[in-house]
Amino acid sequence: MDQKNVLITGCSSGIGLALAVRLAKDEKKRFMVYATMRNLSKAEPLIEAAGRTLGRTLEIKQLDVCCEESVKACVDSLPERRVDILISNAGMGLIGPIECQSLDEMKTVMDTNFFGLVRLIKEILPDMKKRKKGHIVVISSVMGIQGILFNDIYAASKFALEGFCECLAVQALRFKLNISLIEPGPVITEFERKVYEDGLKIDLSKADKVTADMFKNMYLKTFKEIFETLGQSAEDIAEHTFKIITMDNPPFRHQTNTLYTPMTTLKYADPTGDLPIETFYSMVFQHEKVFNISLNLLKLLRWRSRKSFSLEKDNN
Ligand SMILES: NC(=O)C1=CN([C@@H]2O[C@H](COP(=O)(O)OP(=O)(O)OC[C@H]3O[C@@H](n4cnc5c(N)ncnc54)[C@H](OP(=O)(O)O)[C@@H]3O)[C@@H](O)[C@H]2O)C=CC1
Ligand SMILES: CC1=C(/C=C/C(C)=C/C=C/C(C)=C/C=O)C(C)(C)CCC1
Repeated sequence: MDQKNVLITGCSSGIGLALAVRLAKDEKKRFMVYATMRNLSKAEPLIEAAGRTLGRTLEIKQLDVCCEESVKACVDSLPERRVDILISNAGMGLIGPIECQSLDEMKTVMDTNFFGLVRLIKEILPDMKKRKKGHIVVISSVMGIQGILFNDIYAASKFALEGFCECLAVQALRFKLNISLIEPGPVITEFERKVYEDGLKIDLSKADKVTADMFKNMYLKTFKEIFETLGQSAEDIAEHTFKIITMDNPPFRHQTNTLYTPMTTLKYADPTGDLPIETFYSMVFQHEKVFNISLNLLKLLRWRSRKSFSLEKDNN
């Protein structure tokens, strides 16, 4: 059986790193993984996690999704420029009131999260079309479906990805190519730490008192709780993605977190769009206590299921 060339972006940490290792360690050695990152001096954690797969089923390469030349040079360096599976994972978050963000900051998010994918696809799609073979997998987010307070620009960048892929998917079908959007909810990675720490440092003096208070005392406080209660691990997302790329007929969209689905289902349940907005509003501002009780209950349930899982493991 032919090995598939997989190109993954953003492998210095988090989901990209976990996925590169998961695929490189595939028992059946079905994948040759090209794990890329913009800054090769950050390769140590990947080298360590890759272990004996390094130089066998995993190679590390430089690729900055914000630089067209870097994308081209990386693809040119692959045997026959062949990418069977592209996993567009590199991305960054941004939270806070838009009054406190510069346009430059916002453009960097769009350039990384959205134009990063566009640069990759422009380089790889023509070859995939010629071969009539290939799978493009995009790490999107639940925020590609449903916006969340104070994530305005980040959600816009993920919505952009989703619109772009929805258009391409029809054309792709004509060439027998697959496109899949992976939509995780909160995942405990560097992303969470960076976004939270940057959030704490925001100069809120440009926002009015109500907005500043909402961000600092409601959003930032709940943010940590949300990750503790709903957060998945990078390895969980890698496993979901592994399943999608090994399917005969992979779906166009895949949400990884069943605890989060009630929030995204609201979007599809009401064509006027009012239902999710009103639900978010009442959760945050009218039923704060019920919301906090629900979060604590979820935390307890997660703690209990983890405890019984580790007891099971101890007994085996
Ligand atoms: N964590 C979460 O809650 C969720 C994350 N996601 C998405 O998952 C993806 C991975 O994020 P996650 O693993 O969580 O976070 P991490 O911060 O751990 O990983 C992000 C990766 O993207 C890389 N990156 C950023 N900019 C560029 C660039 N210009 N070129 C190449 N690589 C770049 C980072 O490299 P460097 O180390 O150099 O900065 C890093 O390797 C993102 O697209 C994110 O939007 C989706 C849903 C939830
Ligand atoms: C659910 C929920 C909230 C926050 C959700 C968060 C913080 C989700 C983060 C998702 C991420 C990080 C996705 C990455 O792509 C609020 C607004 C606090 C209150 C209302 C309910």
